[in-house]
Amino acid sequence: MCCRTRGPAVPTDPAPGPSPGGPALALHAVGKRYGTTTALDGVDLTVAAGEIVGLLGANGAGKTTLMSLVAGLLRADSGRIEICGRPLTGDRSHDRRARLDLGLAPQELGVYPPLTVRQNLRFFAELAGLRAREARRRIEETAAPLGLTALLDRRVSRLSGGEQRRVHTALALLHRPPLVLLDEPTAGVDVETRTRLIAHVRELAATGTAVCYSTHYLPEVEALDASVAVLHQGRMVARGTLAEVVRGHGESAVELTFPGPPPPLRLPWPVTVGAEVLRVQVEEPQSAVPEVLAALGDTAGSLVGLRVVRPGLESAFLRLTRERAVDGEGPVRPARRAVGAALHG
Ligand SMILES: Nc1ncnc2c1ncn2[C@@H]1O[C@H](COP(=O)(O)OP(=O)(O)OP(=O)(O)O)[C@@H](O)[C@H]1O
Repeated sequence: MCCRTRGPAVPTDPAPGPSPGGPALALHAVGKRYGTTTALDGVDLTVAAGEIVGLLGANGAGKTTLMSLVAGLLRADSGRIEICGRPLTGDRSHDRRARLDLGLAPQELGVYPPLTVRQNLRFFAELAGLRAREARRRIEETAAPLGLTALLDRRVSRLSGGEQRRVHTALALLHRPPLVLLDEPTAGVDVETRTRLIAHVRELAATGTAVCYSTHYLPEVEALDASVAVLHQGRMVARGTLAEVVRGHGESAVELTFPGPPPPLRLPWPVTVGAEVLRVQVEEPQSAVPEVLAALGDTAGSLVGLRVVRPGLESAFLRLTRERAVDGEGPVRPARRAVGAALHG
């Protein structure tokens, strides 16, 4: 089911209208440049009703740009964006209906500090076209799961940073849009707020809301039971369920940390060398540890850390982003300085 008709009463634009069963959000070959910087390059992404997509990417990967394009804050240079089957055209009045189907909580807080929490929520309810009685009900309903009920009559300027972020998120959810975009909603919040927010996002998805959730905290993807979309340098480099992405891109390794440049090592496995970290890519890392330590010889004394890395989202994410960072435009190849028994250093 896509796009329940539960948004505010607005003039309807029936053509082409929401497509039953279609995705809540669809991006087709979307491109965006800022001057000479390519922020997004041929990005495809669909988010189904009831699905949470964890949008991952390093700083500058293009996550905020993607959300800004969907929210109509920026215009794509190429490609097509559809919200509940309605394509964005760039025409304000045409796109108004599509935008009412989404709620955006951007990275930057968008709350009015001199107003109370209730006044902030009421103001946004009016913008969304909710009538007074409906707005009162929605304010109570939205405040409760985010732990804002006791704070409704407090000025936002007197709230903590985490509380303000909860208010900011509530503004995006107030009109119960079928598509919600949350850009790093847990940045800088405490554990309780994070847990509460994640639980609420899961509840929203369980009732059919499509959620695009960008984060740098990879464990949140699991906590959300989200599928995964990885952006790297403006390109979508992986998309699938968590299990699919880990299966396709996760790797196991033995990771050694030194106080400075790692010493040369002779090993039968591929080795990646960083400033202080040496990574041995091996399928059975646990059983490879003795051989790795033996290969260190006298230099073992300088070792400050050893970690067995199992295939998981973190290793998949690092592999996806690291490989392309080194290899640039070409096909995916591991960023290895030493392969097989080659000596490095
Ligand atoms: N207004 C702008 N003018 C010029 N370049 C920009 C602008 N906004 C973003 N960029 C560039 O576009 C690219 C994508 O930026 P974007 O903010 O979308 O990344 P992000 O994945 O959201 O990063 P972060 O995790 O740091 O929030 C980056 O190279 C960034 O420097």
